[in-house]
Amino acid sequence: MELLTTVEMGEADRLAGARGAAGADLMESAGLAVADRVVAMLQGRPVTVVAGTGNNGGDGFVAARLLQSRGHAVRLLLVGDRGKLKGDAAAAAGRWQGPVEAATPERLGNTPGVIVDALFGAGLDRPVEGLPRAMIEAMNASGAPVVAVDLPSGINGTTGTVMGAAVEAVHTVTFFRLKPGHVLLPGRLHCGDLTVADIGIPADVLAEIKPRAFLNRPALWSGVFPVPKPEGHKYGRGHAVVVSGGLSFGGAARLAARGALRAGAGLATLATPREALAVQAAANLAIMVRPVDGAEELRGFLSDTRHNAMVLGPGGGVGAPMRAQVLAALASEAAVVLDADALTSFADSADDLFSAIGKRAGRAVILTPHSGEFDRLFKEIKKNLKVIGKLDQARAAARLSGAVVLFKGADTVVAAPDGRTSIADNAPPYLATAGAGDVLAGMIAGLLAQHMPAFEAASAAVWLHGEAAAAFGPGLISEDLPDALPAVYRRLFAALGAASPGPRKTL
Ligand SMILES: NC(=O)C1=CN([C@@H]2O[C@H](COP(=O)(O)OP(=O)(O)OC[C@H]3O[C@@H](n4cnc5c(N)ncnc54)[C@H](O)[C@@H]3O)[C@@H](O)[C@H]2O)[C@@H](O)CC1
Ligand SMILES: Nc1ncnc2c1ncn2[C@@H]1O[C@H](COP(=O)(O)OP(=O)(O)O)[C@@H](O)[C@H]1O
Ligand SMILES: [K+]
Repeated sequence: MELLTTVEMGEADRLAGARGAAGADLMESAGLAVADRVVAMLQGRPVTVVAGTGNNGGDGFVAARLLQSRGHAVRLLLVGDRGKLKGDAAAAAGRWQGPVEAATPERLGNTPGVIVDALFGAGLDRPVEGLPRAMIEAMNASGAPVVAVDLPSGINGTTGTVMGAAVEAVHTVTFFRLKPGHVLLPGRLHCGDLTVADIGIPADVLAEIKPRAFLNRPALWSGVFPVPKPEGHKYGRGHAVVVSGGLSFGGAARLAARGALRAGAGLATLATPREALAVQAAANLAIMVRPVDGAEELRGFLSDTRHNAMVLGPGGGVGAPMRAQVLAALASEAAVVLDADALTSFADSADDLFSAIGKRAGRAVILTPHSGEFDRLFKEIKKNLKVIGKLDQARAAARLSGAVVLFKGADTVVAAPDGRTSIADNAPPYLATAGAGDVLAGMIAGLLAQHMPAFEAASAAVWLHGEAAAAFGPGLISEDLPDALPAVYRRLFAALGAASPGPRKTL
């Protein structure tokens, strides 16, 4: 599903108008969707609508009228002068039969009913202060469930950030398409449950808007997902290589290699220092183990182009030897995933990394920082106050580095250098466990080995990783993740209509 910034949503509105949809009709449909949602949770209680003077408030006036016409008790508190209402919002206010009370926190009080937050939506353009802020705080303090119109007031729809203060809703009713701010943290946490209502904006406006951000769902990448073919063989499914750390640091690489194999790579090999060879050989069955010490040996190992995807970083150590290995990997033909220590090793020489990536021309590189690693590697981006929010930070990092950047967290963003981004919302909190990132890096390599393009491989791996964690459930540790993947694949392949062919039925 496309995610529209607030500017793109305004464009959708304009294009819908150009195709004959009247603004008043869109507002009527928006207000109706809100009223329907509120009715479902009222249980005889009254409604208080807190409206602003923009079109978000207009939606609130429509909802107020429709709820009153269905016999519910409705109060309307307006934040700002009635004279400020314009156009469709002024017309909607004109059709509201009840009193318009000047909003104050005291008038809201401890309302016994449901609150409709129609203060600010897509038009929020500066931090909230004064009366609007006091009303947001009063809504949160009231103890009443809040249904937000379009966005919880105070949340920036494009970045998901809190602009001073923000409503904590139990439900948000938005229109046409979600915005990034509904998916990114902290915005997502303020939304509660979501309804995306069709208000009559024709879907073909999207062809003109050309959105660049997408909710991370199979529809985004399933067209290039590597489903095994009956006539295939393991070499056709690629050979993933994971570079292991030393004797007591080899667990991270083992997790990654198991992730790669479970994700579907035909073969997986641990390239391990000799000091850890015996341990790694004893600890693995399906995963092959080969002695590879240092950058020169790695260069030689990767000169065999059947080794077509690799992971470097987990448990690998920070410093010059790691930097040399990364540069050797980037000089090879293999698709490269750089994680953990491979990223931190370039904290003070990021330009060296980016220029080596720049020389690869078309061969995949994926960087997988968590926020600490991101801050170290992309210091300039973090310092630039104009680049606000995780989505634009990830995009700026992809443009700067020339790599696909996978910025981890509960709202993992994958950004390609061409500006495409995906945002995931399916990772359960118990995925935050030691080694989960190592498995993810391996899963990405497993998909790259099967020739999936980089942006799609990274997005697919993030989604599968979240689903695997959710399928296993609470108590998850990273070792469980690869083995939770087959059940996720079964469901995915069935949904894709590509259930693995079993023995042929001959009738
Ligand atoms: N397709 C669309 O775009 C549709 C939009 N609709 C509604 O229209 C809304 C957007 O309407 P608007 O663009 O009028 O914007 P809003 O109603 O969100 O707010 C805009 C008003 O608030 C003021 N404002 C912004 N930040 C402020 C702050 N921090 N403190 C005080 N005042 C502040 C602005 O100056 C402006 O007057 C959407 O969120 C949605 O609810 C719906 O009516 C249906 C169709
Ligand atoms: N609060 C959270 N909710 C859901 N997923 C999370 C949360 N915090 C982190 N994650 C995910 O958990 C994984 C942790 O990876 P990482 O930080 O690299 O850990 P490690 O280095 O121990 O493997 C990532 O996939 C990240 O997106
Ligand atoms: K709102």
